[in-house]
Amino acid sequence: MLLGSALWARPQVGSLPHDWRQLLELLPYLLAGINVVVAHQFGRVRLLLAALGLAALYWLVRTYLQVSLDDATTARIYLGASFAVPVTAGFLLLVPEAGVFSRAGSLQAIAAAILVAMCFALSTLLLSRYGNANVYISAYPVENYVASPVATALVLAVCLLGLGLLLRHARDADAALTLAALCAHAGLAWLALDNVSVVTAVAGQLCLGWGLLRSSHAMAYRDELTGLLGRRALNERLRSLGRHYSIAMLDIDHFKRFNDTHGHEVGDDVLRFVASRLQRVGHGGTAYRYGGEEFCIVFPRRGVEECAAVLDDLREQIAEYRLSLRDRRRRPPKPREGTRRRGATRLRPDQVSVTISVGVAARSEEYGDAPAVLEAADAQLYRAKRGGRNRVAC
Ligand SMILES: Nc1nc2c(ncn2[C@@H]2O[C@H](COP(=O)(O)OP(=O)(O)OP(=O)(O)O)[C@@H](O)[C@H]2O)c(=O)[nH]1
Repeated sequence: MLLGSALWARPQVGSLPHDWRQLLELLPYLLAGINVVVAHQFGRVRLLLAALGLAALYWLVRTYLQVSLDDATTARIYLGASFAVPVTAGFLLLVPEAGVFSRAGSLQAIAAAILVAMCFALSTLLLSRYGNANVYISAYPVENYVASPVATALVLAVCLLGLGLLLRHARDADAALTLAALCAHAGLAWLALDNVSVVTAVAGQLCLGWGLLRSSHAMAYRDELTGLLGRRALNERLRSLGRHYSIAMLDIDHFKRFNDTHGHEVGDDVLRFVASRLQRVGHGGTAYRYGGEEFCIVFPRRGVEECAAVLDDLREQIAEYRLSLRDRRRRPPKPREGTRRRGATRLRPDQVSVTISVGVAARSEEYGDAPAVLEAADAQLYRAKRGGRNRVAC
């Protein structure tokens, strides 16, 4: 939407008063400055580098690329920049997030700078070998589109990579990086159009700013391990519930023993697995990680009986699910040893399973506010544990 709005608004920029236009031309630098400060604050080195890179590209376009691409130096800079955008975006999508002043963060910045230098060296090489004619091709079906086929293919590859990462991890920073790369490419590809560089630079910086806001929101409200909303989000939700609702408290049974037997990493996998099931609970329920191996689900406008039935299905699904151990080294060397550790179950040696206990309570005359309902659900959870675990109490 941002890129579309930017391209739609582009023709109107020319009719703005002179002072406004001048202000608009400075806006990408201002937004880049804000993004850099915020990215630094939240330790988001990938978005920080992207904001700096977009600002540098905007400066490059305005300083060197406002003349005909037939000129050899202009063509070299244009081709280098159009390679550098997808190459650095792809690199930033692939590397893990690191602190701004950390060793990994510094290495990422150096690697990104080397990649940019390589893109410009490659453009010089290609131009000296094949000449200017191959820098841009005007025979595209899209009007005024002048990016080279290689740059276009690279940007499409980055879009596919970004989409794949989004589907897999649903990280806002990946979406922001992909969209910012698309904005930067659009600015270069439609270079001949008036004011395209300023509107695409603003759109790109806004995409990065949006990504920063979303990821800082996730930092504050989401649990990193499971991706569920965390305690802070739950507390806010409890303050805004109506008059009719139920709350469930859930806990993985004997999780300490599970961790001790299979290790913390497998324990983390189990937490992620349980969380993914809770997230799909339906019936209007929202799942939260309460802390450790405890979860909470809030069901607005639902009574205890309905929630208990839903949660009993969920409990059964979790108990029946077999998690495969990915790391062969964690598997017991002898099947008999595996059976001893797991107890007499129908599990294969490379499989594990867990159960959960659940307590549910609803708002009532006895439990008049959310903290009281939560406490009542916790008491029911304790009852479920004492009753033998792997059950729902209400
Ligand atoms: N792997 C992993 N373990 C965690 C995490 N948070 C808490 N734990 C572990 O969860 C275990 C909780 O143990 P307990 O509170 O004794 O409960 P339990 O063993 O599940 O026993 P019951 O609740 O009575 O069935 C502890 O061993 C914690 O180390 C986490 O993020 N990852």
